[in-house]
Amino acid sequence: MSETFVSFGEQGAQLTYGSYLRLPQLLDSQHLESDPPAHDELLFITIHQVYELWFKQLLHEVGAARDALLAPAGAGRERLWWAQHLLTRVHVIERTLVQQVDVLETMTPQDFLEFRQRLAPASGFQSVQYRELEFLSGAKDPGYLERFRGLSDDEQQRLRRRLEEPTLWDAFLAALAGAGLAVDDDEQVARSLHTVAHDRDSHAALWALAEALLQHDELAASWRARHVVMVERMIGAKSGTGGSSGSTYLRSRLPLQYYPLLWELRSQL
Ligand code: HEM
Ligand SMILES: N[C@@H](CC(=O)c1ccccc1NC=O)C(=O)O
Repeated sequence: MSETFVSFGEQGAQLTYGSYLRLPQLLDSQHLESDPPAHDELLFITIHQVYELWFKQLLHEVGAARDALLAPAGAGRERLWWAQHLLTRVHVIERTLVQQVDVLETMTPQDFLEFRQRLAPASGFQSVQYRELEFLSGAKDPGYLERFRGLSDDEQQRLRRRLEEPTLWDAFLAALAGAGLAVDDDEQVARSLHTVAHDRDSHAALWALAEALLQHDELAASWRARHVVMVERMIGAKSGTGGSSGSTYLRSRLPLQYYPLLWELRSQL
């Protein structure tokens, strides 16, 4: 190779690809429980770690969209645009999360059973970031704090803070109020949504945001539906390592709606 590599600025001497991305730590974080090692356990760990990285990114984006909508009026239009822009990114990531189930489904139930018994009582039920995302989106449920076992103090604190802070829905209501629309109770919100839906020229940004919230809700529902079908494919009607009834519990979560008023609006149009 005749190409020469020149350093770009001062950092060039210090930073490398591997040190910037903390690859030594990242690539040394896959520790199998099975012994002798089950071939598919590396895939199982990798998939979950990738999910948690994306959950982190989603919390970053949804939190920023919420903050933009809560920002004081005056920054106005640009703030709505930024929130909308971030939610569009959230949707793309969420579609990726649904599609990633395909990769894990290349594992057969027999191969999963080679290491499954080693996992109990661990379970996706204990994913703090997943629950943070539900709470931040609008589906706060303090019951989960009690049902979680083995959370660290830091994890408990994170969830408690999420229960206290405004949700993406609260921020959307603030944006409606900022446009002079009434949001004091559900009935007023429903009427305000109706107004927005029937005058999209005057409320273009708010209508686009309402649709972006609905899309976020729908994609979360897609993930739950995809997950439970994968679970039935892997373990049938067995109970879960986390102590739940398994697919029966997961099916009970399918009707969850982050934004029921946006769904009800459809019946009123
Ligand atoms: C072989 C693949 C998988 C199986 C068999 C499986 C099974 C289950 C079961 C049975 C539950 C209910 C709780 C319990 O354990 O009792 C559960 C919950 C959960 N799983 Fe999985 N899972 C799989 C893969 C994944 C993946 C890749 C993720 C991604 C992070 C994930 C995230 C979750 C979450 C967030 C919950 C809690 C859902 C809720 O409470 O609404 N699971 N899983
Ligand atoms: N709950 C699953 C095991 C499982 O999938 C799991 C185990 C540990 C950490 C994350 C998991 N993923 C989703 O629940 C089961 O009952 O087979």
